[in-house]
Amino acid sequence: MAPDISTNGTTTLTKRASISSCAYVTFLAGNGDYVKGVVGLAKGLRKANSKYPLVVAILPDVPEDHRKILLEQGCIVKEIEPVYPPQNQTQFAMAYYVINYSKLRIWEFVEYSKMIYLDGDIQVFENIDHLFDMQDGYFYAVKDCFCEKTWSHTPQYKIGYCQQCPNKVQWPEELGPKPPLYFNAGMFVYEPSLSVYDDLLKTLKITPPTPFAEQDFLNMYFRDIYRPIPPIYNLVLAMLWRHPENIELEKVKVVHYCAAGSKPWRYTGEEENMQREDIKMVVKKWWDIYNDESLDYKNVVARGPVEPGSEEVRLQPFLAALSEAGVVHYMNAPSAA
Ligand SMILES: O=c1ccn([C@@H]2O[C@H](COP(=O)(O)OP(=O)(O)O)[C@@H](O)[C@H]2O)c(=O)[nH]1
Ligand SMILES: OC[C@H]1O[C@H](O[C@@H]2[C@@H](O)[C@H](O)[C@@H](O)[C@H](O)[C@@H]2O)[C@H](O)[C@@H](O)[C@H]1O
Ligand SMILES: [Mn+2]
Repeated sequence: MAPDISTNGTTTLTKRASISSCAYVTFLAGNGDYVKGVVGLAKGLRKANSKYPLVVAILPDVPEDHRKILLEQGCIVKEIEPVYPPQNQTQFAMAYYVINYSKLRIWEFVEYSKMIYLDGDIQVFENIDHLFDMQDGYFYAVKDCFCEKTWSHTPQYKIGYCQQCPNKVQWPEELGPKPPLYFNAGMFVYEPSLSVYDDLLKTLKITPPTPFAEQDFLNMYFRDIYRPIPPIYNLVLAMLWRHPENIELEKVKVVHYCAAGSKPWRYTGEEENMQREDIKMVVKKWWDIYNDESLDYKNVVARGPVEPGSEEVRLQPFLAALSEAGVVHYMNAPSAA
């Protein structure tokens, strides 16, 4: 019998037909300001009434005070060991990308049957819990764009080809087969698995690093089961000026602040494109959530009884703690009566 953990005693959580537990997961490294991104993400998921907890995979170099902040925001903090690519002279697109291979540790979180990975520089403005219901056995993510100069090392950038507009510049046959669909690894839906985890690390050992580090590696590894999902689930900001015809900003649910100068907690407005009205709007939206104290976990829990339907939101941290303690995640099932 599921433990009755509601505070008012009226909600008895019943095990869902299939035992499966879901969670969002992000990654935090270092003692710098990305912790603000993760706090913003935790509060954004709460504001979007997500039913699932946020797990934060942290490297050992995340300081104690940052860990405390994450716990106080209702996150499940899990320390992981770094993962390094094989020694190589590769020039990463950004030098710090070398730490992003540590994201691969999240395949080891098999206490969860399905997870949605979100970069710390992502914000969820509308509920995306329904993505957990997509068919198992695939790797879901949003197609990236090859037009930013961070891609200048690639043949597609050099000829002006982009998968976002494949008919604008046709892929020339003399360059061989068209590149397979390529996703942005800032957001993806996946199923943790120890066998996949072991194979990922084994494969990494024999794979020379490339400029987009673990993103390139994940695209190579999952290319046969990758299924694209619409850009509303991971708006790579450069799409606003590279492919505006593919974006309806008012329908976007998830924003990925990956364009140079767009990290809200570092925003100065000085870099190229950062004075655009849409950029200023999404940066303000991020700050509105970050600064909203009513979204702090301590205030959500303290608020007491909430209207039916968002009960899960208030119970979530308790469910998360149960899940963390190995008790499977229970859902409010419709009453038999
Ligand atoms: O100093 C850092 C750099 C990166 N990250 C994490 O690694 C992810 C990927 O890096 P980033 O988002 O900066 O890459 P981009 O999407 O901008 O290329 C970040 O979102 C964070 O979750 C971090 O925790 N600390
Ligand atoms: O470590 C490699 C990184 O690769 C990706 O970065 C983005 C970013 O660099 C943009 O500036 C580019 O324009 C975009 O295409 C590129 O995908 C992921 O967002 C990030 O999570 C991480 O995997
Ligand atoms: Mn990112």
